[in-house]
Amino acid sequence: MRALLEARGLRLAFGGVKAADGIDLDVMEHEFLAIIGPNGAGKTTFINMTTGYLKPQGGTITYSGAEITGRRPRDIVRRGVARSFQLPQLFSEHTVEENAALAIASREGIWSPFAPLLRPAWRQEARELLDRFGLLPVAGQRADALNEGTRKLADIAMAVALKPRLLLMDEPTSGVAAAEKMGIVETLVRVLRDARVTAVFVEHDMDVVERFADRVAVWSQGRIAALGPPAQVLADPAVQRDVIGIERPAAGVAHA
Ligand SMILES: Nc1ncnc2c1ncn2[C@@H]1O[C@H](COP(=O)(O)OP(=O)(O)OP(=O)(O)O)[C@@H](O)[C@H]1O
Repeated sequence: MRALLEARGLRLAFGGVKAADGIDLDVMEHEFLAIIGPNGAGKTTFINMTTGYLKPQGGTITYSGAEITGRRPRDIVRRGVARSFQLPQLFSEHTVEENAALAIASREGIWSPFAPLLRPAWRQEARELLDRFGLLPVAGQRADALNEGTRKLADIAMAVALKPRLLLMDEPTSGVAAAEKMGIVETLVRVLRDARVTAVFVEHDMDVVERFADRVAVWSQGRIAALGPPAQVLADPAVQRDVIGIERPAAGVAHA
């Protein structure tokens, strides 16, 4: 089986900081791949390079058999690669439904803020999309009135409105209250699996990784330090020490 996304030898340095120092990664069609690693390891840089927001200084990115290295974000989106950001990118003064209609209109090449509001077909599609995410009850609320978990879900719904085949998500659960987190991820995973979307997501919560990722890639100083099924990778003593130890201190440890 051929990979949907193939990164080969990706390199990018900011001054003396090697944010990508030879990244080789295959993302297989329909898999859910989690990226974990300490702050500053280069996880967001990988997403930025893959979606055209940063140009690698070396290496290639191939998507669905075509090289996309250094192409513009809009061109990459058009090919079927969408992303969500660490901070949601919703239009705060618009309702959730208007945001969804705007995203659908942008997929159709229309950027006017008014056109989507006038086209019943896009409003209808927006409501159907929100329904899949369980967001119909907040369809009429302004985006800036949503709690963080709902805002994150709405933001990802906007990316799904673009009908991607590959979706990259930067920390979809960051800032989400612990009690809400699993419900949000369950909804998200159900929608993406139903739509047969391949997903890459940066995640700091190891419970989420363990439960929802098919494979996990461990980033460390611009390189991939480990790659494999969560049960294997998360049990690796080096990963536990260098990644999980920092992010999830062992519960119940007594301190003098
Ligand atoms: N546009 C930029 N200009 C300068 N330095 C940058 C830029 N983007 C990233 N860096 C640096 O590159 C390194 C990798 O950053 P990146 O954001 O990719 O890490 P990360 O693993 O996503 O971290 P975090 O978990 O904190 O989001 C960091 O040292 C960061 O400061």
